[in-house]
Amino acid sequence: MDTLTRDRNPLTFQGIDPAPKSRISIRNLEFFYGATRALKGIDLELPENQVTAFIGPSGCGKSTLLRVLNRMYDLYPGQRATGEVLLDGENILAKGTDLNRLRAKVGMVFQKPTPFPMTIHENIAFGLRLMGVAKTEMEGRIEAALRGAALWEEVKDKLGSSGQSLSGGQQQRLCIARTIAVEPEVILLDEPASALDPISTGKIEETIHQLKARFTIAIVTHNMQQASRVSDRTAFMYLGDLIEAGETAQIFTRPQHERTSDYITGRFG
Ligand SMILES: Nc1ncnc2c1ncn2[C@@H]1O[C@H](COP(=O)(O)OP(=O)(O)OP(=O)(O)O)[C@@H](O)[C@H]1O
Repeated sequence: MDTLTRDRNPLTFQGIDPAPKSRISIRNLEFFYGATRALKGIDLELPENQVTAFIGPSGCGKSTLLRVLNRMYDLYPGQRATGEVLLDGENILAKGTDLNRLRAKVGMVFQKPTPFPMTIHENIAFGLRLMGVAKTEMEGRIEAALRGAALWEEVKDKLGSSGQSLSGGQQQRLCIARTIAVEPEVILLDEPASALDPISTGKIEETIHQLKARFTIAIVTHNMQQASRVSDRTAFMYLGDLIEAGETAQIFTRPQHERTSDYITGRFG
């Protein structure tokens, strides 16, 4: 925001920070696996430089919602989405969306670490080369990505080793490094720590905390403590409906709906 616009904003003038800008706006989103409707009229804003957690019982549609945000579902016949998902004002569900460009803007990290069967160095250089990053910039970009994922100190002396020789937690941070190396706008994390021990989980959570200064993040998690630790906003889903979304502290301490309260207090799910 330029100074002029900022100064004219009445909230800023009163010393109150205006609501953060939405990076992604989801409007009346429906999703179908064949004839089965898995998402029902979802409306949700993902503010930029914030972490939004998707929570809810198994099968409620968390991963489906995440997979819509970079159109991962397009790889599977019979799956389709209707409604609007606006990224920088552009509806990514529209026919003719350049999927390579979309997935460069919206990176994804999966539950199971998936390093390429290549060296640590190559795992990151691969995407940078595809993007046309100049050779002279390559080493700096690789180091920055590994530092961003809090992995540099552990691997700087063995960049030529296989990515698959790392521990599970290190492999997951390598996947995060690979994702941030290409400078997306949004990062999608699908239960990124569910297969990891508590120390590795702590490192991933710390990494997420650092990354939100540069990226907008959406995370699916089954772990309520994790959602409350890492996220700014939480969206609670149930049977394909978005029941409520709001500031994480509010959702966890003063949920509006009984079902949300029952879920976060462990009465079901
Ligand atoms: N490939 C598929 N084909 C048909 N139905 C599917 C498919 N994948 C998911 N579903 C259905 O869509 C609904 C939402 O599934 P989804 O995986 O998004 O839920 P989730 O909240 O992420 O669950 P979990 O926490 O168990 O991972 C479920 O009813 C599920 O059975």
